[in-house]
Amino acid sequence: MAEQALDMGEITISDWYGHADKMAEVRFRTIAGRLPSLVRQAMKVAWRANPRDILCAVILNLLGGVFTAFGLLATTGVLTALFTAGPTLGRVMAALPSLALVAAAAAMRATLQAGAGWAQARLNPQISRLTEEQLYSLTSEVALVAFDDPDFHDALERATARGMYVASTVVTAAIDVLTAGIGLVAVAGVLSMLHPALLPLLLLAVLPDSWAAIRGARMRYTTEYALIPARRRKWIIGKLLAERGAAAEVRAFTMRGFLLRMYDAVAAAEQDVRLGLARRQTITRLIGEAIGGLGAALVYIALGLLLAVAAIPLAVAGTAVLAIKSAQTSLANLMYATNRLYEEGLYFTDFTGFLDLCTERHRPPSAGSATTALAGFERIAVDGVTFSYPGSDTPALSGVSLKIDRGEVIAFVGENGSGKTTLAKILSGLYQPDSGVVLWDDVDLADVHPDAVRLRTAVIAQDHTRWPLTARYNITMGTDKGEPALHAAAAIAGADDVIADLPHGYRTLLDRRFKDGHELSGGQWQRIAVARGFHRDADLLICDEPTAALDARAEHAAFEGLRSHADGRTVLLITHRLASVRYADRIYVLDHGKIVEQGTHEALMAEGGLYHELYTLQATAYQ
Ligand SMILES: Nc1ncnc2c1ncn2[C@@H]1O[C@H](COP(=O)(O)OP(=O)(O)OP(=O)(O)O)[C@@H](O)[C@H]1O
Repeated sequence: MAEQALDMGEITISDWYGHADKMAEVRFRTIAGRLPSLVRQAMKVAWRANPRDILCAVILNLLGGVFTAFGLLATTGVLTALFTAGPTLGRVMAALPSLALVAAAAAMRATLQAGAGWAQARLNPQISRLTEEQLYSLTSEVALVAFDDPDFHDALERATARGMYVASTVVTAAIDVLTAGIGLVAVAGVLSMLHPALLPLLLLAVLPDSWAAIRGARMRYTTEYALIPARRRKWIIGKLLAERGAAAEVRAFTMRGFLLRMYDAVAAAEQDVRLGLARRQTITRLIGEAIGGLGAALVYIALGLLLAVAAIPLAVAGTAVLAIKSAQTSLANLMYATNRLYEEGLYFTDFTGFLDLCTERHRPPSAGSATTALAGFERIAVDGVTFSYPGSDTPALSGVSLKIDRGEVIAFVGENGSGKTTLAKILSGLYQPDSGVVLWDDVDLADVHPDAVRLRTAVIAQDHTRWPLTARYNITMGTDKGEPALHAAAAIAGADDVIADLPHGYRTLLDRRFKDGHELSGGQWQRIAVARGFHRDADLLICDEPTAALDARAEHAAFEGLRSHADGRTVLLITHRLASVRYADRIYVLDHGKIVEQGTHEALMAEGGLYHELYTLQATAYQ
């Protein structure tokens, strides 16, 4: 059978290179220009994590640099004493004081560097904790609509895949840049005291290497950046192949071969891109090292010439060789650390960029304000609400207006995709409308913290989460209103029967992936979700298809529960089972994002419109 071409949706190889071209425009000057800001950012993070440790690391490294210079100068003393005329013993004795200074400087430097290393090592876990918590605090706060935005997912992937974890590496690299820079300044000072011509030659020896290193880093980053959509796709397919949720359908629909082929198509393309990267990096490194070797030869030829024309004495030339070695090490360290700082810094800016994206673009409008309590309502009024999902041309809701009075049972009905769930999410403060207002009495919800609305609203969602927690937490959601409230909510929803059959009752963990974990059926999960809605003290209870998975008896009980235990709560019911909405105080019929009919069951039946048509269709099915 001919292999069918794979439709990979939005993923094409040229997409990957599209990003690469953009990123390849980054020049060396850009990198050098960004370093100060990167060092500043790293220091800020470190300071927030622990000011004492970062101060220790910087100061001890600074002092280490001072002792490097001191040691080199003392070395000149040793060499001068050794190279003077006279008996060997006398020369050695004369060199001893300088030698003692060299030893003392080396010991001091080693001690200071060990202290600095300790401070740096202490910083790492503190920074990791700080950044991880900062990220998750924001991802759980951003407007829900962000999760419908592919750009947000890309940025989130970049931030979590690597960005979040490099913060401590960036700080270490920034400290290393400072340390190597200080060491270099110390040695360069000594070197220029010996002869001014040595310094530029030294740069010549090391700069080509660093050019290669920085270019290589940039290549790696651009490639990684470009591969993100593909990696995400691979990750998603990988999850389908390896996770419990899809395991049954993967087998039932014999999808294994298809999914593996799809995985392989992405993985093979990714592999090609990476192999190309490895080749280009090797070539760049080779060129850098070849030019660097030439530079090093020039340095030593120049030193030989200076000696030959007696421009410097032998002792100074000896110190110069040591100083050049030391400077070379420092410069190499500086380049390495700069390179790391730049490369990891790019990932780190992914992280900081994501934090900015969260706070600037996706922060709910009133998120900064304090969560002032929102009193209940006598009437909710929705006026001219329009809403589109990110990247969608057709609005999911357009010009929707309605009212809900306290204590009413309101129903939204309409065909699939007509906008019922979207409207419910706007009413519960999960989405903010693009235009139009939602008023709780006189309070515009746009002016209050979204949490204030959510605290007064309970949602039994159509796609409720099966929390991998105990049965108790699946109902209380971490709140503690006492046993009677828990049992009452479970009883209304019929979840008490489900829980009574569990091996550890309310303490049973509802996740089969863990030892002693237990799985529920779809309908049993739904009863738990209904109980969760009842358990919350809410003025507005939104039930989005609360009974879709319930058996007839449980459905009847749930609606009875809804009616008799509403306790003054306002209930918003979304359901396709029209028999259940007959008793609603008012029914809104949605079609293509608009309210097309409204009224009681009797009024709508008399109207003979869409509701009448849908109801009659269902009713005839039972005749
Ligand atoms: N997360 C989303 N991102 C983009 N578009 C969405 C999203 N969720 C829903 N839509 C679109 O918005 C429109 C309204 O969807 P909504 O879920 O509100 O309909 P619904 O009336 O609740 O449908 P159903 O009866 O199937 O539950 C649909 O056209 C749907 O394709």
